[in-house]
Order: sequence, then C-alpha cells, then structure tokens
Amino acid sequence: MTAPAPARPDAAVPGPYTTPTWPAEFAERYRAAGWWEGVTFGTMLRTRAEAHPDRVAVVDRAGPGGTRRAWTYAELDLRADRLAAGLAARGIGAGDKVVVQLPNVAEFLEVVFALFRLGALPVFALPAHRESEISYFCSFTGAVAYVIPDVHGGFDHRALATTVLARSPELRHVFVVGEDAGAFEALADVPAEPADLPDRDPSETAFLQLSGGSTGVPKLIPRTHDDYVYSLRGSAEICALDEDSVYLCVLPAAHNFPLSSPGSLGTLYAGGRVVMCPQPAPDVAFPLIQDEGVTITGLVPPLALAWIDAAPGSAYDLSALDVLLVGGAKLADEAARRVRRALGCTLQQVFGMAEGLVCYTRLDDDPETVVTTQGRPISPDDEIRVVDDEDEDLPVGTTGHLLTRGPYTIRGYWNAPEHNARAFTEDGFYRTGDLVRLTPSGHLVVEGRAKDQINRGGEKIAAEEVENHLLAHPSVHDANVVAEPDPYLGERSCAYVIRRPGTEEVGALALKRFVRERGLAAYKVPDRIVFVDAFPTTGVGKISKKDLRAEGANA
Ligand SMILES: O=C(O)c1cccc(O)c1O
Repeated sequence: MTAPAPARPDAAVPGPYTTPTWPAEFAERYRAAGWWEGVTFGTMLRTRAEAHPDRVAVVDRAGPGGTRRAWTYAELDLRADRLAAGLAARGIGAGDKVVVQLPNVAEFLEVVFALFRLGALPVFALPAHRESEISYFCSFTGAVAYVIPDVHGGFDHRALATTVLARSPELRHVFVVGEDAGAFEALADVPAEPADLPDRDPSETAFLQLSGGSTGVPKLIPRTHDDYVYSLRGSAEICALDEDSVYLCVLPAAHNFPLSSPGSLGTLYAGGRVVMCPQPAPDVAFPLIQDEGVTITGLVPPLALAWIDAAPGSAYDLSALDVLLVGGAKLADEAARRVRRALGCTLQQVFGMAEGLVCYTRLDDDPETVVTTQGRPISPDDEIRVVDDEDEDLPVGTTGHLLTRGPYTIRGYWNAPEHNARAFTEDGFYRTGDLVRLTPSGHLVVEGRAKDQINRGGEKIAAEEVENHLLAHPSVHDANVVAEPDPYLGERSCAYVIRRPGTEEVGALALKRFVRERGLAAYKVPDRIVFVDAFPTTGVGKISKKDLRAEGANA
C-alpha cells in the first residue's frame, strides 16, 4: 500500500480541497527513469526555435480569403512571446484559467504556447460546445478569459460569448480570432513587446483537458508539463516522427488525440510541421495531403471509413502519407484491413484517454496484431491491471475492467473530491471504465465499456449529462440515455423517456429542440427518443440500461 497522494493546491475554487497528484516516491522514480525531463512547453518550443528557426512549424488555410499561411518555428516562438506579453498587460498571469475554443487554425498553437509561458492554464473546449458547456467551464474554473473564432461552421461564437459573459462573473476578456471581433477584442490586437518571463515549474499543471466522462457535468483533467511532454516524446518515438514529418491535424485541435497522439504538440516536439485541416471531409483533407506532403494523420473510425471510400476514386496524390492513426472508438477489423490498399499507408491503432494512458500498435507489429488489437502502452512504467468487479486481478486473456497508473496518468480530476474517490483506487490507479483483455504479447484489446457513456464515432457522451437536460423538461418524468448500434458511427444515442402524467404531451422533436436550446452541444442531442411507460429493471429493482440497450439493438 502506498501513502495517499499529496495534494496540489488549486486556488480558483473555494474550499479546502486540493487535487491529488503523484506521491513523491513516484515522482522521484519517474524523474530517475528519465521519463520526466523537467522540460516545460515554453522551453520545448524555444529550444526548437533556436535549433531550426527557419523550419516551418505550422501551416493553415486561414489567411485572408482562405489563403495559405506558414509560420516558422522562430515566428511561432516570437508570436507566443508577444501574445504572452499582451495578455500579461491585460492582467492575465500565472494560475489564471482561459477557456480556449478555437477551430484548427495556426492561432490555436500561438494561444496555447503564450498561455503556457505565462503559467496561465488553457481550458480546452471543443468548437461544438455551446452555452451549457462553456458557461460551466467558465464558472467552475473561474476563467478570466475566453478565446473564440468569430464565426465557425456557420455558428456565431461572438453571440455565444455575449451570453456566456453575462453568466460568468469572473470572465473579463473575450478574444476573437478572425476578421470581425464585433464587440470584443481581436486577438490580433493583443500582442506587445515581449518581456522576459521566468520559466514555469515543469511539475505544475499546464492546462485542463476535458474528460470524455460519464458524469452529470464534464470533469477537468490537470496535466503537467512533465507528464504531458513525456507522452509527446513517447508518442513521437513510437510514431517515428522526425523533422521531416508533416502532421495533418484533422480532428478538433484541442482534443487529446490530435493534440498529443502524437498530434500537433508531438510533431512540434519532433521538430516537424503541423498542417491545420479546417474540415475532415476528403475533399478538404486530400488536397492538403497532396499540396503539403502530409506524412501522418489521425482519425476516428467513421472518418477513416469515409477516407477509405473516397481515396480510390480520388484525383489527389496521397502517396506522401505514411501512417494513419485511428482511435477514439473501436475500428472494425474489416475497415482496418482496407487501410493499406485504399490509402497506401500503414495503419496504427491508438487507444488513449485524456486522463493519461495511451496505447499504440507499433509500426513493426505484425499485420494481424495491428488489425486486431489496440496496441500497448507508451511507457514501460505504465501499470496495467485487468480486474473483476471486486478489483481482483484476472488472468491474461480474460476480459475485465482496465485500471492504470503511470508517469502520465493523472491521480485525480481537478477539484472533484467525490468523483475522485470513485474514479481512482486508494493506491492511485485510474478506473478507466473500459473493458479490455490482454494478449500474451501484452497488447490490449478493447472489448467494451462499463462506464455510462455513449461513444458516438469517437465523440464521448456522458449519459447522465444528457439525462439531466431531459429531466429539466416539465413533461418528462424520467429519462435514460443509452447507446444503440449505428452502421456509420458505431454507436448513436437513444433516450428512453417516461412522460409526466397530467402534463402537456411532448414529442420527440420538441424534446430534442428543448435540449438544444438549453445550450447543449449538438452531438449530445439524442439521435432518437423513444417514449415508454416504464423502464426494464434488474432483479434488485434498479433500472437496467443493459435491457434498454438490447431493446435498441433489436429495434
Ligand atoms: O480520448 C480518446 O478517445 C483518445 C483516443 C486516441 C488518443 C488519445 O490520446 C485519446 O485521448
């Protein structure tokens, strides 16, 4: 038994609770083993900029009229310094939280490195998040600033910011990337003469990442420079990145997968080039692969399927592409087998989580392993346990709950004492909620999930969060949200709803609209709503989500 994890003070939220972090003996071990190098994100970028100032770090198509922009390492480095200075002049500094909700544009990297250098913490929102999620992030973290695009995907983020600002007493600044900042300040107007900033402590929290989650409100994940930079280094090695690598960032840039597996940050770690892809559709991504010589990218399974279908008939030259990472949800064997023939590249499966643990198939694994497993962990110090419902270890080959602990897996969610007591064992293993089995070679096979979540083509939906929104409707007596099979997404969401007797009878469309108007991200709105008189129950009278899921599967 190890001593309880020491606490890390988290100033923004009232109350005595401090988020658990690695106990001293683990931290010492990870440093002694060389996993934690004591390098901050600020230093990581600076040393690359000094080593190869003129190499291109990031490319996008977000210049005037959709034109190409390319920033060298020296330029990105200087931009981060100048933006940090401008943010500091506006009173933003160490420990402050800043909600970052940007699409795939070069400024995403400028903003996060500026915040890293200040010691201010990005809170990574996704472009799909709406008022419900953003207001929650702002109030829960006490965020002082919010960074948005002007308009993205036809949605006006300035209008959203106006609403959020009115509801978030601590929010003081909204910065807008794009041509029309409206009532707010353009991010382009913020940069100032750089001042010398002290380097940050590599063991401190650098940012708050979002959990896929299964709870009523999203959980925030505190990642340190030390632990995350290690995961970047490990990922870059496993994916064979070097200075000639060109990574296409297709999924939303702030998501843990395109951020770190190996993602944009892993690519910068290796001195390569990040190409920001504004949309994942083949007709947008394929020309970028051709014109920018993209060598590696990462997709969720539904997108991989769309690319596999589109590639054979495509006029674009995809021959530069060496590696396609697929993760976020389970990839069907059939699809996995088609990757090489359709796209002419090597498949690498990745099974990861924003809480830490990331597993990859290796580039030299035999083809059958690559098709049928989700890989093995990055680190020799990643501890994996597969246990039964009583936390007893199971023999290799038996499916059970995945627990994990290691040099880049958190010991607790940010400011979530009750949840942490359930989500971690006493000795610091994270209960992933995934059901896996280990092969004799040490590869993981994901067999399912015990947590109450829907994995909608890689987008994770916490059932409880959606149920709470449904329950807010006056005509809803009770609601249960479960996954049902979808041929394209793998899973979609279905809400089983019991109407409240004596109230106005609400229909499925009206209920979907109600949830959307409460400001929930569109991907969380139930795909299907079924009205029922009662829910199936288990032997002890608990609602049986298993039976509800079976209903959906047979519908
Ligand atoms: O969260 C995920 O699903 C995920 C998938 C692949 C790689 C990652 O790092 C992830 O966080």
